[in-house]
Amino acid sequence: MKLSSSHMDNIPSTPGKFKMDKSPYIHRFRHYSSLAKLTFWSFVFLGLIVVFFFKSPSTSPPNSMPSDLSRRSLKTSSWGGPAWEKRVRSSARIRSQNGLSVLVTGAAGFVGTHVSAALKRRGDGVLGLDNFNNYYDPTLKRARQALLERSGIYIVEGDINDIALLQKLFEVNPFTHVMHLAAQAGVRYAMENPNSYVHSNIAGLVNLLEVCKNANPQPAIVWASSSSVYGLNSKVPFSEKDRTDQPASLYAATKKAGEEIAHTYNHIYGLSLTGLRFFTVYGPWGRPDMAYFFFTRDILKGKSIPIFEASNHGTVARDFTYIDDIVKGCLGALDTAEKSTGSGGKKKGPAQLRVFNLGNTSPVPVSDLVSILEKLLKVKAKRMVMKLPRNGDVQFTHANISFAEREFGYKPTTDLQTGLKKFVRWYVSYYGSGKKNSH
Ligand SMILES: O=C(O)[C@H]1O[C@H](OP(=O)(O)OP(=O)(O)OC[C@H]2O[C@@H](n3ccc(=O)[nH]c3=O)[C@H](O)[C@@H]2O)[C@H](O)[C@@H](O)[C@H]1O
Repeated sequence: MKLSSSHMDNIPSTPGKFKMDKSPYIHRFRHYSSLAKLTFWSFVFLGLIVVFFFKSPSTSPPNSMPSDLSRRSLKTSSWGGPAWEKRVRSSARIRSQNGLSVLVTGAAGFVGTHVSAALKRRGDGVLGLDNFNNYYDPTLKRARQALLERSGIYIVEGDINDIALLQKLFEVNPFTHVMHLAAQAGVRYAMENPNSYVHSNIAGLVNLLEVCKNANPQPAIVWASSSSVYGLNSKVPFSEKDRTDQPASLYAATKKAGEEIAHTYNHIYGLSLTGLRFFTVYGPWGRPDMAYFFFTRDILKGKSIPIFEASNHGTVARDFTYIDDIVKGCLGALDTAEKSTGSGGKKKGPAQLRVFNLGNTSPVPVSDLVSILEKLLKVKAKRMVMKLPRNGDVQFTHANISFAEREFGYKPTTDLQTGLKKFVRWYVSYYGSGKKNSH
């Protein structure tokens, strides 16, 4: 609200009819009274904005774009200054020979936390970036942040749509790689809040690539695509060569759009880009919006769980992939990423452009997932079998991983039983096994 009084003075009281001032005194009086009115109404307006935003709940997912976006921008914390820059540099500093300096976006997310910790363990420099939004319980994100902080990883609180912040980060530290994991995840939530997918997965990606293309040196970028891009493809197992032009959800469509956007930035600017199609990743510190996670919570609480089945009692199955296998895939992709070829925003030669499936190659029906959880939790689930709703879910996923295996030796080693055991152990230690967990 920056309306200057001189601006106000130039507006005739009756639009289109400029009135002569009657006297200098009256003029000054009018000036002060309109200034006072303006100040008063500005305060009222600002007050209303403050009341509106601070009264909205902070733990449930945002329902509409305007409040979601404004909440995000209100939350943007301050950054900059010598102490902040020192912290950024120290976190991103490489501590091993031939190590990488990686900017990890979505570092307080599930995959982001595990990848950041693994990179740090082997001596790479890691700087995290996360907007800590409230799509799911932000206290879980804060707990992951605390975990990373203990190993010397700083997570800058900010949004990938904040171009000034991203530019500053590249000014302060010449990242060799970006591991881009920040996204609006979840297949079904896209029907509730479609714009959040466009905001993070399309606008945010373009913003990040704009900054990367101008950075000198340009980093190599590895980013999270999704198994959901296969959509209605029925040829199994899914190979990277299969068609991906029939997405079944807006989430899938935004990830597919990301793959096309990656092609453009590779083609025009010489950015090295690798997309990873993750297949239903699960494990400790996971996402509470995912089925395995809230099934565990609700089984322990004695609440019934909806289990989807396809028409004619058809099985719904997923190629559930354990987080440690995904981390190995991410590191393999980073280690084999070639340098970007552009500089000063201009391409100097052809650059690497890749897409890999990272799955488990062994689909499991959702009903079997529930049986495993029942055994591990020693509680019988209240199953509520229902028809797969028309909300973007596909019936079946199954990864062919031979390309990732050939390029960087990707080989998943954790079956669902073993992985869920580790998840349940973490879950119980984090939330307890009581029936009154609230998250
Ligand atoms: O691979 C991906 O790219 C995506 O994986 C994940 O999506 P999905 O595979 O759909 O996982 P998830 O929701 O856990 O549902 C698992 C199964 O439970 C079934 N399901 C689900 C809910 C329910 O109430 N009942 C049910 O049977 C459901 O029909 C499904 O068969 C990520 O969330 C997504 O962000 C993206 O990364």
